[in-house]
Amino acid sequence: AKYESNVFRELRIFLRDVINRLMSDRKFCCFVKPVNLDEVTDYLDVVTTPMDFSTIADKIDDGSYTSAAQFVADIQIIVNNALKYNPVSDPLSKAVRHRAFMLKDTVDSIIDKELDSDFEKTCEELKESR
Ligand SMILES: COC(=O)N1C[C@@H]2C[C@@H]3O[C@]2(Cc2nccnc23)C1
Repeated sequence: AKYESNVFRELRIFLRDVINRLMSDRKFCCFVKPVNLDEVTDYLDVVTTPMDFSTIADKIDDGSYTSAAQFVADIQIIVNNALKYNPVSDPLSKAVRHRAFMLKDTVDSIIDKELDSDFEKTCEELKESR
């Protein structure tokens, strides 16, 4: 009821702050929008679930996330997609892979430092009661 909506509102505010910081970090520019399927014509042959920061931002606003763990899972999809599509070989791929590893560690660090574990536990418990 009122309590639940306050908790999930708090979660949305936290997640918007995190995704906004990621979107404004130039090193993560390749993750901001969906990979352009007109330009990268074989992308969906390799990647089954495209994901990007703008899609995550929409999901925050839609109320799709009832825990930070679900948000982190979508970040992990971005990371896994980048590692899968961009083989180690060529320099451009190497750069995308490096940024994917940076994204993973950056988000894990933010969550560890800034997300209260009791708050996340409350979100998980409320999610079950939905
Ligand atoms: C998260 O970003 C990526 O996985 N990629 C892979 C694509 C291949 C290469 O770089 C990307 C975008 C792109 N667009 C046009 C032509 N070639 C490219 C970024």
